Amino acid sequence: MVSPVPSGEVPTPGADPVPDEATDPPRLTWPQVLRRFWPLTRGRRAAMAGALLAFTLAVVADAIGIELLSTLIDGAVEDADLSQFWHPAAIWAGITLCAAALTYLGSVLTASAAERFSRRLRAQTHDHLLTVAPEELDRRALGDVLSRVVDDTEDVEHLTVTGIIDAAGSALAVVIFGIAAWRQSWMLALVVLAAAPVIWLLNRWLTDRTHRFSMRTRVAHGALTSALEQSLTNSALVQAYNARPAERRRLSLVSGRLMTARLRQTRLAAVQGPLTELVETAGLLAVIGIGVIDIATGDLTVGGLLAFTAYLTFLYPPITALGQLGLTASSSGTSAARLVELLDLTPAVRELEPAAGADRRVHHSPPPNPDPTTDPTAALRPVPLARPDLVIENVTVRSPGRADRLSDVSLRIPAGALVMVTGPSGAGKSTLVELLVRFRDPDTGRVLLAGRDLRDFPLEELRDQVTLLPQEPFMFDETVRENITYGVARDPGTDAIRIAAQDSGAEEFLKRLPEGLATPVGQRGRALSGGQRQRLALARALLRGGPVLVLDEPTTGLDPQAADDLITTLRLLTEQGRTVLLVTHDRELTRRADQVVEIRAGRVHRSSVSPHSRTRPIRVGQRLGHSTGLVAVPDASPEPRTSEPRISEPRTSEPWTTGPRTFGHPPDARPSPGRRRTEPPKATTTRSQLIRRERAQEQNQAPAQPS
Ligand SMILES: Nc1ncnc2c1ncn2[C@@H]1O[C@H](COP(=O)(O)OP(=O)(O)OP(=O)(O)O)[C@@H](O)[C@H]1O
Repeated sequence: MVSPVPSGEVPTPGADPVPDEATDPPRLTWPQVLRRFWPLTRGRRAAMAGALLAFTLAVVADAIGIELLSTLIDGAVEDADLSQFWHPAAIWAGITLCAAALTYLGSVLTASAAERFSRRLRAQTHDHLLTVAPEELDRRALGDVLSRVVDDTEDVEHLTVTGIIDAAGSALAVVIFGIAAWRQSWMLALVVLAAAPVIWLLNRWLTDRTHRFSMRTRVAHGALTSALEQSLTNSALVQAYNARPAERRRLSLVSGRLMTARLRQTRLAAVQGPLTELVETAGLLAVIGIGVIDIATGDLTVGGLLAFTAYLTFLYPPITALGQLGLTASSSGTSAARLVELLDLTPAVRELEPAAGADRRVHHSPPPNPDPTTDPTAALRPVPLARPDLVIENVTVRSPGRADRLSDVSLRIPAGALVMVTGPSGAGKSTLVELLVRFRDPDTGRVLLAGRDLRDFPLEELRDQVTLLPQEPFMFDETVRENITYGVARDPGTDAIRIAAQDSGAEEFLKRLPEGLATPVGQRGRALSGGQRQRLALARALLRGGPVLVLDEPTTGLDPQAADDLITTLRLLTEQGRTVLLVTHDRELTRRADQVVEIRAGRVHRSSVSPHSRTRPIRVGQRLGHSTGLVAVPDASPEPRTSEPRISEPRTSEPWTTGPRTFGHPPDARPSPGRRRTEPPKATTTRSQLIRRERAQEQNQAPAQPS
């Protein structure tokens, strides 16, 4: 739904910028919040108990101090005797010091427990969101999601950690000061305590009214963040299409709603203070009035009355705090509901629970074990896929209320093949790609990698085996190096980065960057051109490696020569036994594929195997990659002597240092413990060999045999 826009104005996209509050989930009660979030206090409960104990002891110390006030007034002051002053005064000072120290300790322990809780909750929420299907997150306003993760987590903390300590501490304070006041004069204590329910009820009444506004505030806050995020991230479009006035209006609208909700909330809070004060003052005046009568009858001393009024000033704040807990519970209950909604989003795919004691790592014809005595990294290497062939069997992907995104698609992609998928926009190519990395599972049918259903792979293992180059070249606001090496488990070293940059066509522009690899790429890589971003993303995918590469329109933004070079690189990867699936709209490129699959309206329209396809059954052990067991398909003949550098040689030394050429992880890279990576073997074919062979094939001749 697009907001109605007066004619002649540029419409702003998206739904009503301030979602209807009715769409927000119903508020959770405090017990519901505790049931859900209390487990996150694990490891912090001792600190919470310590804080409560410290606050309680501080209250006891304060009560003793007030007793001493009474002693001082009735002794030293009434008798005008300084000798009666020093002793109680010294004790009072000492006790006050202890109370201050205990209050400090309690505050520090509370803050420590609260901050750790918030951090844990934020981490859990963030982690969970990263298991949700990307398209599910895309459906939500990012600003609203951010507001939930940042602000609502704080509110939940207020209820789960600070709220518990405050509630228990205030209740104990009321009991302790109440008993102390009772000991002074039970009649006065009754007068004081009579005001307590009035204060409590007053706050309860205000709670319900405040809840409505706290909910609106939350919703409006999320909408404001979303509006800001959308207009700023699309700033180029906003400026180019003269949409600033429309964006200004949109922001003004959401800002206005936030302002209104906040003002109403503040007005209620502002009423609460004076009303409570009024009740407190009435109680105080009653105490003084009755106290004067008691003093006249000799039932109470002046010191006793003073002590009593002091108790009063200590007693009402915790009573007020108890009343206000309702307000906290109200607004935090709304936040908790918003957070729970995110936490309850179902992950895109579910991992099967491994059977007890089962080893779910991939075991497909494991390669000869590297000798750990001669190869120190052997123990850290993954068990790789020996034959990364893909089989898609009768796969259907449904889309509620719309036509199936894929219908009964079946394909077989042999290991070591370069398969290109083409088809018109919206045909289902990217959906097919999503299945291969399990961004979603098919509704019917299955996908097999190396003969095994993808659902049987641990997700992390699967995504180590299948590297995806998404259609959009995602960039982090970091340096070029950090972007290229993102997702690579260990520092690949400059040589490997250089080679990946060469193969993706990024080297030339990287050389020209003022700070080389240390150049920041800006928000979403905006400091680079679209083509440069695409090349960088490609370099990242090549560097990450893995037995299967899935590239969704990798040649977008590449010039024809760069696109051609990329295919040459991909062919070299298939020479190593990798399986490459490439989605493209470029018909020219498909001439170099082993197999071309055309998808139309979610169905395989045509699938043709190139007559020159070199994909052939691969015998395991025919030529295993030395380190990982990845199958490399060798040339039938010995390598030619050629003037072009072998693919294992560096091409340049600037701005990179020299080093051997490998794909994936270079031999000099140090593995980081605890992470498995697939390490591909070295390439065995030169570019010129490959190009010569392809040309020969195109001319329908036998490949030129190197001399
Ligand atoms: N998140 C989504 N929710 C619902 N339907 C979707 C979603 N994403 C894509 N679709 C629909 O699924 C169908 C296939 O989309 P897909 O992105 O796979 O097409 P494609 O062939 O990759 O297109 P293009 O070449 O334009 O990238 C389309 O009809 C599209 O509208």
